[in-house]
Formats: sequence, structure tokens, C-alpha cells
Amino acid sequence: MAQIRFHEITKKYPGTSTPAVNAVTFDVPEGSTCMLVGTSGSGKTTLLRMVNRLIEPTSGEIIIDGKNILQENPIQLRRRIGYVIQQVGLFPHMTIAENVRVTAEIAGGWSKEKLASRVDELLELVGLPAKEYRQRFPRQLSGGQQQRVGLARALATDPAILLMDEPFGALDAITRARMQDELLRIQRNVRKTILFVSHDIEEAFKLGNQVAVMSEGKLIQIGSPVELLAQPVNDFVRRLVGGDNILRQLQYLPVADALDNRPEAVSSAHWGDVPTCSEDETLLQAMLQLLETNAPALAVQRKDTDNLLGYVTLTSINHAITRVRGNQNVPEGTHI
Ligand SMILES: Nc1ncnc2c1ncn2[C@@H]1O[C@H](COP(=O)(O)OP(=O)(O)OP(=O)(O)O)[C@@H](O)[C@H]1O
Repeated sequence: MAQIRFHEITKKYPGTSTPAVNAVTFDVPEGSTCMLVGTSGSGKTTLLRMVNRLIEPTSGEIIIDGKNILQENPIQLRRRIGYVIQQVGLFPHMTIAENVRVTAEIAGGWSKEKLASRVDELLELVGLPAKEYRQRFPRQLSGGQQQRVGLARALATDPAILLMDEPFGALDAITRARMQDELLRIQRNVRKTILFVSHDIEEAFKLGNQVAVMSEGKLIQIGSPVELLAQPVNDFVRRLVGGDNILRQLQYLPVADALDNRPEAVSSAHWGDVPTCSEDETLLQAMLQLLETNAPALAVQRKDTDNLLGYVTLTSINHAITRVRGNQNVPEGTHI
């Protein structure tokens, strides 16, 4: 595993007047997934490709596990970094197994036997049973299956870091959702540090521990999905993350945001009788439970101890959403 640290990283392409990436500083903690979102041309791909030095920064530092990668040999660096893009680019005349194997072969350091079993293991990991798919050719696979091979190939050298640039962008919505679920499953097993460019805010919220919002080369805000929804730094972020979207707020905000200690809807005699829910449930889950049970309130319990934290009611949920929607703190001079 590895941590990625960007420090004042800047890229100015020759002949352009403004930097594509402008003094960006943030950390991607080890084993976590950071989603890069933002408008078209905001510098996401440029930032991503500086990590494996397909693009050389103009200034600043990228530190991986304490080392400035700009002082490393780029070829060796890329062995430690998997790279998945939308155009999978499989070799058409090679079988699936050969396509996966070739990356590890180029990287070197693997015996033939180890490689063969590694390929099978990787195909299984990405949901392609090796027996069935090993000998097929890329043209005999669907787009989603080809994308799985792309992911297996990126994982072939067991890199600590995965860079993913819109990997599921060309897939239909159902296949995309399935691939996202697969990635979450794989990530639970392999725990890579992932930097992932996406245009799809649902995808960013679903996959990201952190979401980094970029605009015009600058990092505007970075935080967990809930932080971005609840405390967007400006209108641009609020619009981008769908801060106006009540359903999304209900889906992501935790019940802890809507606690009411003594709701009027529950007389004190009945406080012990109301249904319970856990503090890590979302406002949407709580709301559905309230509607289904017709209860005046839910008692919110601490996840580990079952201790009572407070109550939620439809009114307190409504207040929480209203509070979030009114929470616009636009810093002076923020240009978007
Ligand atoms: N090789 C290049 N030479 C000059 N300018 C470039 C080059 N590559 C990218 N740019 C410019 O740098 C800026 C950032 O591009 P980049 O591809 O990183 O943005 P992005 O956020 O990934 O965009 P998109 O979401 O559309 O893929 C854009 O203004 C783009 O035109």
C-alpha cells in the first residue's frame, strides 16, 4: 500500500497562458479511493497522469511513501502503479491470458509458473472464470468484460497504486453499476490506493472515500461525499455534487445529522417504545422506516454499544435538509 501526496503540483503546457493544474496540494491516504471530479478541462487527467509521469510536472512535488517520484526512474515507477483507461486497448491477436500476462512479463521478476497462476487468479478476481475466458480473444468479449481484463492487467504486477481515468465511461448504466460494485468488492480484498477520474457524481460518491473537486486547474474542495454535500465551500461545488438534490442528501447524510433529543411527537411515556435505528443509517433509510412503521420517531442507537443517541422524526429530518440547503458559505473571491 502507499500514500500519495501532492504538494503545490503545477503543470503548464508549452504555449498555453494558464496552467492546466495549478498549485494543487492534497493527500490520498494509503488504501483509500480518491475520486477526481470537475468540469471538462479542469485538469483531472493531467493531474492523474503526472503520478505515473506520462506527463511531467512543471513544478511541485508528488511524494509516494515519502519519496519524491520526480527523482525516480519512470519505468520503475510505473511498475508500482496500475493504469486503467476507458479505451482498454487490448492486443487483438493475443488471448485474454496473454493480454494480462504481458504487463507482468514486461515488468519482469515473475517466473513462468508464477505468472500462469497469477493470471488465473487475476481473471477470477475480476469476475472472469479463468477456465472459460483464458483462451478467448478480446473480440469475443463484451465491452464490460474487456474492461475487466483491463483491470486484471493493471493489477498484474500487484501495484500499490491504481490510476483509473473514466474506466467505466463507455459502458451502459447497468454494466457500469456492476463494474462499480466489482471494484468495491475487489478493493475490499486488495486495498490499493486509488485515484479515479470520473464525470459521474453518483459514481464518485459510491466509490470514493474522498472526492476532490477541480475547476480551472485548481483544487476547489476535497472531502468525503457527506462533507461535500453538507458543507460545500461554494455554489459551484454545491451544484456539482447535487446539493440541491434532496434525494441525494437523504441518501448520503447520516441520521446523526437530524437528531432531536426530545421530539414533541413522542410523549415522554413512550420514549422507550419507539422503533430503533443505528447511527450509521442514512436519512433516507430512517425516513422509509418512519413511513413504513407509522411511528412518530425512531430512537437512534450508537453502532457499537446500542446506547441511545437521540431521536429522529420526519420534522427533524426536514430541518436537517433545510439546514444543509441553507448552508452556503461562498468564500470571497472564489472564481469558478
Ligand atoms: N498536451 C496538451 N497541450 C496543451 N494543452 C493541453 C494538453 N493536454 C491538455 N491540455 C489542456 O489542459 C487543460 C486540462 O486538460 P485535462 O485533460 O487534464 O482536463 P480534464 O479535467 O481531464 O478534462 P476532461 O474531463 O474533458 O477529460 C485543458 O484546458 C486542456 O485543453
